Amino acid sequence: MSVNDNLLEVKNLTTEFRTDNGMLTAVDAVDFSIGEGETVCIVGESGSGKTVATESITGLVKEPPGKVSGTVELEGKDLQSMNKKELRQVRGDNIAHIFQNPQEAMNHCYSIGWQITEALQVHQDVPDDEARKRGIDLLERVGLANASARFDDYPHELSGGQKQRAMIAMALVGNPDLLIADEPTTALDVTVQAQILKLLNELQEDYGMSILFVTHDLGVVAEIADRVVVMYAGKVMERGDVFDIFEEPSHPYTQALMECIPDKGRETDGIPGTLPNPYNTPDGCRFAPRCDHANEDCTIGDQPEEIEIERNHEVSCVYYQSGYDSSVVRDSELESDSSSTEMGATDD
Ligand SMILES: Nc1ncnc2c1ncn2[C@@H]1O[C@H](COP(=O)(O)OP(=O)(O)OP(=O)(O)O)[C@@H](O)[C@H]1O
Ligand code: NI
Repeated sequence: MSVNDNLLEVKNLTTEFRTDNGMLTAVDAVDFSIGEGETVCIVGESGSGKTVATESITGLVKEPPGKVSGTVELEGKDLQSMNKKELRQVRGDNIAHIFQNPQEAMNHCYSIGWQITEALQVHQDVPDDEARKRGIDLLERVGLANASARFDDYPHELSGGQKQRAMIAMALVGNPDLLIADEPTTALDVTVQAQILKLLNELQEDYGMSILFVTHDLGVVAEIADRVVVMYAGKVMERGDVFDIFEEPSHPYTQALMECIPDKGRETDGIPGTLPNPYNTPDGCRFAPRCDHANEDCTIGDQPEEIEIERNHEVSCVYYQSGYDSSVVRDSELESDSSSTEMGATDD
């Protein structure tokens, strides 16, 4: 595969923060790529570094206290070497963000219509009446009922789902090549969440854009992803095509996340244990302290190198290195099912 197949190529992305408590590495040598028209999901528990990773891509991390290194190439152009003005241009023309909380991302003092036309007129020299017409078209396109009547509404007059739709409209104004959506549906109820995911899928078909979607919910990943990057404590644990990830989750962390998908017919309290202290991450695999399969080799050295276990499917786990028996973790889904049932029984 040549580099040109990818719209975005992220290599060795590392983001550190200098804080009062010392240095914290939120994103640690992360690699991934996004093809044209493709949806890539970053999934992982809260605090894994998903937001920092996406914000590092477009220069949204404040430096200092942050420090971003590595390379991020958009159609072969290195974003890391761009100055603030050039990056702002990229954020306007090529990459758009939608955030988890539209409340924060929207300006409360202006009507949604004003904000959309403003964004439109930054990109293109269009007269006011034409901008208004296009703004209303966009709001209709994102499924805001009564778009022309709602155009002059202020953000507080809209429901959460309506605001999220208006945010998506604003993001689409510049016809971006890449839409970065950071947990855009987490604050919404399930029905509205499903509608927004469906809308993103449709918009992607119409506009041909790529999407980088952040979520902690593998259920959402199943709805929207072509490819998946599983992050834990700043590191990539596993990545691959969505089909392979769901058919054969190969890192114990991915398997544990699978167990947390609510509609598997069993209630779940999430993965037992907590993320490591980000100021003092463990040696070896970051997940080892919570992993049922961890042996001594899992707790020494660096995070294991990612190993390609099949085409485009990589796993960072000691058990896939030569000399180990990967079947211990590969075939563990059934085992862990029965052991967790047993644990549940003892807990009662
Ligand atoms: N400005 C900052 N200064 C210091 N540490 C930060 C800063 N921003 C994020 N972090 C830390 O970086 C780590 C990763 O945070 P991040 O917000 O990327 O997690 P996340 O995976 O997006 O979680 P969530 O699902 O809760 O949104 C956390 O330990 C967080 O406390
Ligand atoms: Ni986040």
